[in-house]
Amino acid sequence: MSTEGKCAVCLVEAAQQCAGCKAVFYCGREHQKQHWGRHRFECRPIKVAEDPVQGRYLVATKNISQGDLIFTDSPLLIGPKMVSSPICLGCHQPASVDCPCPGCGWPLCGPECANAPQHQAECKLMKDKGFRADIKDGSKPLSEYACIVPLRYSLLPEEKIKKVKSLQSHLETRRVTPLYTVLRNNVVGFLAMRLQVEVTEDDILGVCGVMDTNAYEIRRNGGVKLRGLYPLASLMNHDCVPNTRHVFDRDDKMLVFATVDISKGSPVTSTYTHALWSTHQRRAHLRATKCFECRCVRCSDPAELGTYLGAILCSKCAGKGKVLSTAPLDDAAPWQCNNCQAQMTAKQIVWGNQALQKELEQVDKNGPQQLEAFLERYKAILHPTNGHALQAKLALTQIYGNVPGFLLKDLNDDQVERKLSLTHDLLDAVSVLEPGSSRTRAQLQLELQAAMVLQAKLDMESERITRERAEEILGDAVELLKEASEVLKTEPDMEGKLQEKLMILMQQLELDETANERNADSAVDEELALEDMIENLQTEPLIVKPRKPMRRNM
Ligand SMILES: C[S@@+](CC[C@H](N)C(=O)[O-])C[C@H]1O[C@@H](n2cnc3c(N)ncnc32)[C@H](O)[C@@H]1O
Repeated sequence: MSTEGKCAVCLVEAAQQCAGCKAVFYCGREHQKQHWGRHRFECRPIKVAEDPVQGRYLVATKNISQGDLIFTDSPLLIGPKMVSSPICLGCHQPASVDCPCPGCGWPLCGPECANAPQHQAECKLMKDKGFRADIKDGSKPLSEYACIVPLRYSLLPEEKIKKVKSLQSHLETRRVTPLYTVLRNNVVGFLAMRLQVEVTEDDILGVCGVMDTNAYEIRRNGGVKLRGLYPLASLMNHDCVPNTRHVFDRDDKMLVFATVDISKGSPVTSTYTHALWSTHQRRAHLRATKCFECRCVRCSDPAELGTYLGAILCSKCAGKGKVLSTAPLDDAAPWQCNNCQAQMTAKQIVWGNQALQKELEQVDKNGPQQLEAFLERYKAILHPTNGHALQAKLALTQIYGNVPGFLLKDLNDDQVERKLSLTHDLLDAVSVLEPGSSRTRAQLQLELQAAMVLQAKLDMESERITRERAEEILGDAVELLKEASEVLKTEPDMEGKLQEKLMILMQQLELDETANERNADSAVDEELALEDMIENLQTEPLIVKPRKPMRRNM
């Protein structure tokens, strides 16, 4: 972060910074005092700090409470992923190859997007150079899109180019990889030779490196995935137990919220990897994609904070012990049973993990059968909270109650019980690994409340529980729904539906109570009120689509 700028009041060169956010400069105390009336509303509770190993990172300048909006950030650069299905360069919605831009030939969503402001400069440049994209097959992802973000970078004003260049790229490490050889041949060749853009090879590979190191994936309705570069959010370092979550609004502005209380002086972190991957998988992924060795508290602990996410059951002592790494930060260290001390080599573990991950990726996730078979097949090997088992369980919680043939109304007693136990297993681990108001936890709470309500309904119908007990369970379900709504209400795809549902439920709960007080004999009214609540708690279209919790893309 720069140590000099212009005074926010009189615009002369100034070196005195706001101590709170370090983002605003003053020529002296007088102007700082004068500006505070306005600045206090925008002064962020974070500043940029620096560490010899981790580089720059964001740190809290005051205590931040769970749920607080920490900062918002607008994209410096945004565009399609390197390999993308046809996407409209005007509005970033899905595009059709049958609707090429009249100027440059790239697919649009409709003719009006040919004039979209975002597309003007790039379209004119390609047209002026006589280039016309010729995309005929939109049925599969296209690598042609890899040139769009570097092209947009080359068209940025100087001040923004400087900002992009100030971000980390790991270019020297990336330069020798096969991907960057392809980029050198294709993207550099296209921009420098074909479009004659005045940028060097290092500029182009540099921006690719900056995107690969810092860009966030933005998922839009309709399956579109974009990459966005956010200058402040880029400075959030990684932790395998992050303390923030983020959402994007409809204008692609990023909003970063605290998922737990963050005390003054603590780093403000996000995750660049998958919470349900074990330490070896996460560290290998971070090394390959982000060029660093993670040494966070979770990675350093063989038991992964008591979740045993990497644990396998010992075959030498009939599953009595858990086999764990003897030194998780050393990939070559042996693994050892915590009961009989039998050892396995790191190679055996890595090979097993890779085979299991591959198998899990190939399992059909449209129904529960293959996932259940996977869990059954490996139940003597995988600890119940092993990451592979949890990934299969997560997929199952999304299937039971949500997919045709397994909608809530179709589930039998055993399937409801299964959904409940799977969700509890997941919530136990996720509450440690993505604690507080994380999106994954809120999604699981939503699944849990649906299963609780359904079970209460089935139990009441078959007289296994009393009405009073059913009411208690519904009350607990409403609490879960309230907690999940607080988190998910900020998700653009929820469009306030959860809040609406919650309001109706709260009204019903109150009505139900008043009805009880008014006329304890009126069993029919009471029955109806309870039925209505069950109905409302079970509305299916509210279910949030599962999102792969990958923070940054490649
Ligand atoms: C998005 S940038 C974060 C800002 C970066 N530290 C900087 O100075 O620009 C990601 C890079 O920061 C570094 N980094 C992030 N989290 C780290 C961590 N937990 N340990 C070590 N390095 C980390 C790595 O070099 C990584 O590729």
